Amino acid sequence: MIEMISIHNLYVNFGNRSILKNIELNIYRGKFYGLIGPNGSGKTTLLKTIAKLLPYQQGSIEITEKKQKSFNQKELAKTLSYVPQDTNIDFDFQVKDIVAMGRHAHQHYLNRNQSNEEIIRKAMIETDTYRFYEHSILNLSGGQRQLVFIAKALAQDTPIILLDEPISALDIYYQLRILKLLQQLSKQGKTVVIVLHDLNLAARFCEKLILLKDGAVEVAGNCNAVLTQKTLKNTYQIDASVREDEIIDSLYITPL
Ligand SMILES: Nc1ncnc2c1ncn2[C@@H]1O[C@H](COP(=O)(O)OP(=O)(O)OP(=O)(O)O)[C@@H](O)[C@H]1O
Repeated sequence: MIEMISIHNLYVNFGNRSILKNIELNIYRGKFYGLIGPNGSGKTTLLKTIAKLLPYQQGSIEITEKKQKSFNQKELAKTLSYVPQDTNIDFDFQVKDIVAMGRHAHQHYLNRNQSNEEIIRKAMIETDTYRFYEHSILNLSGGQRQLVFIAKALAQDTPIILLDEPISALDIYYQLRILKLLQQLSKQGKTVVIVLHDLNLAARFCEKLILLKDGAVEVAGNCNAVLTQKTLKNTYQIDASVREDEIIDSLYITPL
């Protein structure tokens, strides 16, 4: 198994408060990881720290077995893409230009060549955003904007894709479509880490789960090791029934 992200003894502080504490994680190639945990448990902070959008005070992060701190912006943009939780944007960009920004690190002297255009088109078709090609991003709905930012990440064509609640504004059709697409990409060798609040979708699509509580990893591993009555009680403070759903061949959680 190839290690794509390796995190050791990681601490992230805001002021004198530790937001992430002693994180130890190994993330492997071609797997689909769900990052779950209650509000404020540190999911966004962890994803942003991996993506070098936040500094860390202690520990180490290696990406593709190289020190994360040694990556320059362009190298990092060729290695990982990041879909932010907040896709609000104040500038009047056309949708095609937002998606094309995903190709920035791959381009020489900003020439747009044939294969770039083809990759952009493919990412837009896969996310059903090609119909908005020349629309202003300002005129799209929240869910449509999320699809555009997913398209941008796909166009970036990186071995690692990090997504922070990318389906929170999507209807059920697009939630399933995007999760199936990401699952398929992971089967083709991409490493995907997605923050999700919907535990049933996480159980159904992710191969591995990482459950955070108070800035630390409570448990990580296969879905049936992570999603137990006990861990749900410990982290989310809910009583729940956890059972196999034979129709979707997955764990199914019903909060009680
Ligand atoms: N810029 C900041 N300055 C100080 N504290 C912050 C900052 N950003 C986040 N925090 C704190 O860090 C903790 C973790 O926040 P984070 O956004 O990583 O959680 P999360 O698990 O993604 O939450 P949610 O599910 O609500 O999106 C929270 O307690 C939050 O208040």
